[in-house]
Amino acid sequence: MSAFELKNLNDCLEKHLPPDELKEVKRILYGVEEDQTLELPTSAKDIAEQNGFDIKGYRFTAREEQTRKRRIVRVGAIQNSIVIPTTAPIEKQREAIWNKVKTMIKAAAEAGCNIVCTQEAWTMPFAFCTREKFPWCEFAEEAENGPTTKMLAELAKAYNMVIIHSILERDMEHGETIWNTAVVISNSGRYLGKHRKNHIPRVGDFNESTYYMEGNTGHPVFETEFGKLAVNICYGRHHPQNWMMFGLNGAEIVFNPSATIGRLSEPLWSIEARNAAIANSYFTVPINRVGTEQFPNEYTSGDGNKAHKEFGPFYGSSYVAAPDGSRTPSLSRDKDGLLVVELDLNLCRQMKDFWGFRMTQRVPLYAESFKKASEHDFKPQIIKET
Ligand SMILES: NC(=O)NCCC(=O)O
Repeated sequence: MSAFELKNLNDCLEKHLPPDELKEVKRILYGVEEDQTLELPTSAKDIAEQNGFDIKGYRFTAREEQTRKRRIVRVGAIQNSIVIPTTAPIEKQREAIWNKVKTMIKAAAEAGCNIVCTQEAWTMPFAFCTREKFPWCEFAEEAENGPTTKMLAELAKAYNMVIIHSILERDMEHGETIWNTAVVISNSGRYLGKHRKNHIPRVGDFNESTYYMEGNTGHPVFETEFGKLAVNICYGRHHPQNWMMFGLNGAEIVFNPSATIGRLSEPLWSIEARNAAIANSYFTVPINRVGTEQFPNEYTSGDGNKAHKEFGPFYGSSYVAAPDGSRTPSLSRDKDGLLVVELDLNLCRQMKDFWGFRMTQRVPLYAESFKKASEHDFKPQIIKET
């Protein structure tokens, strides 16, 4: 472990690089020619300062069209640590996180956000590493009628904001089983629907398969006043076909609420959601929690590491990527933060027209290939010297 731990790459670049070099580095790193800073209202910045979280604003532009008005929306991504020890009563832990995130949602409203998304399983510690069922399964709640959706629905209506939040879902219609689920609340305050995590990890301390199965909701796209939205939950970001299906269903912004740690996935983090934005001509919003979480009992994960009680550090670094391949700087690796990004949804179709990736995607070819590859007697298409 290096002695120096970088907190925020963009801050480091801005601190050490002369202006001309910084502009060129940002052009190559973020794919932007001009400064993409979005000035935010003082009221939003004051809330952030008073409550000790970062707030950063950026904007993407698109060309002016003759036959379509711009479709400008503001997106808020929230990354945060848990608040009180994991040994506290469940409802106290959840309430403490609620209070922190409600303040961040208020700042997002002050900053003019039309849509806000949380990180994965935002109401609880990421306790799936422990493989303990109790008390952690008690964090599960109904998607539509649970206390968190009800609480957020009031905020969604008050702020005229679509809120997407990722929780542990208790499925009352199917034997009270548990799912990893993203819930979408309309800006009218009504429950719009949910999406269950399609791909469940079996890597490192991510022992989530102990708690829930692969999702059964397909690839829903939620048509809202602020665009067609979808949610690719964490580990699904490693599966290009998962991103692709949201695109085939017409998504314009795909949120990626996540929880992941540095030494496992950080080299991949800046690549996967950005590539998905390019390949599918839509915006992506990868969001990761921050902090290191301590659990009451030692645990192991069969990966050779010694028994330990902590999980983390989760490296935050939330950002937004655009269909033209550009992206925003990341939020910090260790601090609570609200990322506010203004974007023009028209850029999605402009990139489909420019690059033609949707036109040249050849879905029938891959539908046939996938069908063959999924047969029990599949023979890989290998040609070798005889
Ligand atoms: N929450 C989750 O799926 N994490 C898996 C690890 C990773 O994909 O980075």
